[in-house]
Amino acid sequence: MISMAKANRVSSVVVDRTRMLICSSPILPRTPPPTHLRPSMDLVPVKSFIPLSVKAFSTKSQPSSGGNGLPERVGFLGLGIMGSPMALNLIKAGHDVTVWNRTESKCDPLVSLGAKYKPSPEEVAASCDVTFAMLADPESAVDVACGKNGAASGMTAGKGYVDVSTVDGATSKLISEHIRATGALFLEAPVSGSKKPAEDGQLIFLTAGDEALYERVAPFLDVMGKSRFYLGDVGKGAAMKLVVNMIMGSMMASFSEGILLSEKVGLDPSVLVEVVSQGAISAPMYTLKGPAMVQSKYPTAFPLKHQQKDLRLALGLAESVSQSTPIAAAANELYKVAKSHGLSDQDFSAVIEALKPK
Ligand SMILES: NC(=O)C1=CN([C@@H]2O[C@H](COP(=O)(O)OP(=O)(O)OC[C@H]3O[C@@H](n4cnc5c(N)ncnc54)[C@H](OP(=O)(O)O)[C@@H]3O)[C@@H](O)[C@H]2O)C=CC1
Ligand SMILES: O=CCCC(=O)O
Repeated sequence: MISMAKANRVSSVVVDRTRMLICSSPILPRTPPPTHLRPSMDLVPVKSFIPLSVKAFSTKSQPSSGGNGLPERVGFLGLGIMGSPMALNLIKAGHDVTVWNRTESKCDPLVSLGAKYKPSPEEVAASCDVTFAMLADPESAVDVACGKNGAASGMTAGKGYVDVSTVDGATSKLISEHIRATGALFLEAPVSGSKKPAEDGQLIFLTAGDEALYERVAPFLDVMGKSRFYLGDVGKGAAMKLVVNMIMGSMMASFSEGILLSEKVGLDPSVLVEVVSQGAISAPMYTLKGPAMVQSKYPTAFPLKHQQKDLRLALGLAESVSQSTPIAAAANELYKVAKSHGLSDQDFSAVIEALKPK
């Protein structure tokens, strides 16, 4: 149901597996696993492994049924800044969507537009063919997928789970293990792009995991996004997303320093924003957020707490392969200071406040 104009714009990149094998080195954590992955967590145990044959599932690129000749029923878990517009775009495209959110009231606008509601992730997964999840962080992603009444409890062979949250590879692998143990397929698909691209169906999906599920959910990804990358085994999508957001967090910290320095030496910071936007270091992020930052305004598109989470996870990824990342480490400290100033729920551009004298 994607428009032809949109269909022509959507691009898909499948990274060649052979090349991935040659270029990639395994990511082996050398630090203790984060607390949400330690055994004390109240997870539903992984069921005994059921070997899967991907041939049991459709590998067509534009499938329209869940294997029973009926249209795929789509579940959506997590209706925050990103999840709400993503689910809304699926509804607008005419898909059969069932939603759940921890704070139930956030489901109401979507239900009024035709979505169904179920009171737990388990019931959403049980009633849908494919379930998407857009959760805040690794802890919530694990809890919603693998905890009590979690999605894994409602999964069976033939279904699929697509986690579009930004998490680390270890978390994604844990969720994948729980989902695949039910016989269902798993795809991680974190997104690049913020609130506006989510509203406009212009996200970039960074996917990895079961390729058959990637092919099967492609029509849904194309409703919500403008391009999609298939990167290989579970963990590769998470890694790509963390590297991108590590760069973004450092860029924003550096931009903040520049704005404040320009002001202090008597320049007009608005002119700096304009100069930057015309030159080699121009970026949509600077053009979009710079004018508001100059006015000390930070309307939330990407919450600062999530940017700090991503820097923390990216630093863990770098640590796991002994890659030096001093700029990102310094930026992370700045976001931590901003959080301590109560700016967690502001846009991440509020990191500039951490550099102002208090
Ligand atoms: N905002 C952005 O620009 C982008 C964000 N992302 C990533 O997408 C994910 C979601 O981001 P965003 O929508 O901005 O975040 P929000 O903070 O707006 O939404 C977070 C969602 O997670 C739910 N949640 C949080 N904790 C729990 C929990 N313990 N159990 C169950 N549900 C929980 C929230 O439920 P409730 O409503 O009840 O609080 C809400 O639905 C994050 O991983 C983020 O890093 C990726 C790209 C862009
Ligand atoms: O994870 C958040 C990404 C925000 C963006 O890509 O603009």
